[in-house]
Amino acid sequence: MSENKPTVGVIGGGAWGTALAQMLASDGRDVLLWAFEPAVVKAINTQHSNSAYLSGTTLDPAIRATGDLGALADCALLLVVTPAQHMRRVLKQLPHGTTDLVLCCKGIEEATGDLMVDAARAAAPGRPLAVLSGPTFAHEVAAGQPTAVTLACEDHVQWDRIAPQIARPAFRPYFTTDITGAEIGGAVKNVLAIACGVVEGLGLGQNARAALIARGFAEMTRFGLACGAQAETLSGLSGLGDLVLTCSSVSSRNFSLGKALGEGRKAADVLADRTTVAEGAFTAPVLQRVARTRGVAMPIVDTVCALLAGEVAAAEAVAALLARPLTAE
Ligand SMILES: NC(=O)C1=CN([C@@H]2O[C@H](COP(=O)(O)OP(=O)(O)OC[C@H]3O[C@@H](n4cnc5c(N)ncnc54)[C@H](O)[C@@H]3O)[C@@H](O)[C@H]2O)C=CC1
Ligand SMILES: O=C(CO)COP(=O)(O)O
Repeated sequence: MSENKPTVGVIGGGAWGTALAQMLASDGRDVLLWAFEPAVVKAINTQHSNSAYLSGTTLDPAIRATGDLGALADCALLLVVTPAQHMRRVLKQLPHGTTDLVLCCKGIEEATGDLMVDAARAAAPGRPLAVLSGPTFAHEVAAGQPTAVTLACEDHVQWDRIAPQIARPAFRPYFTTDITGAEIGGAVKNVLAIACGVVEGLGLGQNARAALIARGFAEMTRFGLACGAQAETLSGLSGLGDLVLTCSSVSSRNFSLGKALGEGRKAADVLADRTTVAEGAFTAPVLQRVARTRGVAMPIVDTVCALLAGEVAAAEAVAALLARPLTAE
């Protein structure tokens, strides 16, 4: 056990929670990771691996796993890394406390339309909340490759508490107080990554993908500003940065879902074959709902919703987008 550095807790043993645990343990500190599946807990504690969600990485022995959320009570900081749709229920089971929660999941809650920060505030009242988001493929972070993120905090006091525990030579957080902006970038880019995957699956080329990224960013910005986000955050790491990453690589589960749709598969079939989460599939319908309520036009998001619901074939969906009336940029 490390003598000087307080133990950090990670809630969620998927690819991202496991990669964050590995990154956190890289400075010799103890990390306690809560995982949903007992088999994942066992594999981490006995084999130092999580082949179910992050294969190919030998985990630092300073990472211990538990299936008991109560065991995290003494951790100095808690990173919340469940899928967005499970977060509220998991946090409700966390013992009461005043330790900071750093929300690392990317999505909007389907049932309520809440951002993660609003769901977390209701589920774990009294805990200070921060958001960590940015262009961060889990396998690269686990391998110690250089990564920069937005760490959105309530204020400088919270940043001074959290940033030193999270920053590492190859993991660099940037400060903002725009928690809403950090959340919206991460949630919306997942839906747009599905659209870019469709373009890839249909073989429509690089011009089309660049157009989708730019027009998608315009949708993200319109929606974000309507929700009170700051433009600087949306054009930063957690917005444009993550949008570019996930719209450019089949390493993205959202992009690869879209690619399969472009190749003619049905969303339900693709998702049924997976144990990993493609958050955009859950966020798309609720994002569409909230955008309509706020009067924000999001034609690419509307198209992704229609595709996910099986209402339209990929080629027709693209044709309909291209046939929209000409307008100012
Ligand atoms: N994988 C990545 O590169 C990154 C993921 N994220 C975000 O992190 C969040 C978690 O994603 P991943 O770690 O990639 O997950 P994953 O796709 O690797 O694994 C699925 C996770 O869902 C959990 N799960 C399944 N059923 C559950 C239930 N009923 N209750 C609680 N947990 C349950 C599993 O235990 C597992 O941790 C998502 O919001 C994702 O957008 C953010 C940045 C990078
Ligand atoms: O959020 C991510 C990278 O920043 C991971 O993207 P996917 O969930 O699409 O794999």
